[in-house]
Amino acid sequence: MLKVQNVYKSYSKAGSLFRKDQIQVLSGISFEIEEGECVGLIGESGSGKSTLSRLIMDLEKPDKGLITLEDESIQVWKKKNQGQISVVFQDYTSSVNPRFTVEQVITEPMMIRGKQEHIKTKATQLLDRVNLSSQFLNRYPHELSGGQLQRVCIARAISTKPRFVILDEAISSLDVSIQAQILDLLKELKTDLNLTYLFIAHDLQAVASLCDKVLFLYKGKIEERLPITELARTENEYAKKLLSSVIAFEA
Ligand SMILES: Nc1ncnc2c1ncn2[C@@H]1O[C@H](COP(=O)(O)OP(=O)(O)OP(=O)(O)O)[C@@H](O)[C@H]1O
Repeated sequence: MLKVQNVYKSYSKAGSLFRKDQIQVLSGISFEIEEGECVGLIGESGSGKSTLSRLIMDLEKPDKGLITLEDESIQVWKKKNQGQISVVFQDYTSSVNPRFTVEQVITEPMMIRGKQEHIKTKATQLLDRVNLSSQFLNRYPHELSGGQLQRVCIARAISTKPRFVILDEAISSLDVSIQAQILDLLKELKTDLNLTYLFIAHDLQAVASLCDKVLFLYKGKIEERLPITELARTENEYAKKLLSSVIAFEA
């Protein structure tokens, strides 16, 4: 479904106009995600995970390389398949308008697309999908817990009936017990709505519980790719560190 082919991206260092002062963030990234798959992307802080998600969302352009969905450029695909790609970010607080009610937050993408009929019913159904009652419709973001607000963000992300969803550290800011609940919700939605996920994280356990495959991003390259069942044989140093901390924690 998604093909990322030989993608490069660099940024200028703050305040510099010189080419030599560029930071090379992605250096020839290639991978594919099949329809219905969940692929985990793991990498240390600053390794370029969010940059890659912005390129896939077409919020920024790669310097070189190609990103396609169903063999069409991401721009063309997005035009033809409006609303069918969406993203859930880590920072649920700043990703919603604090002056909007929950109903407004959830229905904003539908309103933008001019789908205004039965909007309250649709909002109630979406809340129900993420296991929140209709009592939340008139509440404001600051009246919700982190887990509740992230559920609202997930409801908004699925409001346009997407087929491909990027989860960009979507559970990273939540308490561990809440993370498990949100992971269960994401699994349920993936099955019920036939979703394809790119799950960006630095929590190997979460990736192992949700994903079919994992990619390790290191110094701008995909250093290793493994089916989740073969995670234990990773050669990636960062992954080994993460694995040993999980094993130490469980022992
Ligand atoms: N707009 C920008 N201008 C300049 N540098 C940028 C820009 N966006 C990202 N960078 C730099 O690119 C590198 C990768 O950033 P990115 O946010 O993609 O990493 P990340 O792997 O998502 O990190 P984290 O896990 O901490 O969110 C960092 O060094 C960052 O400072």
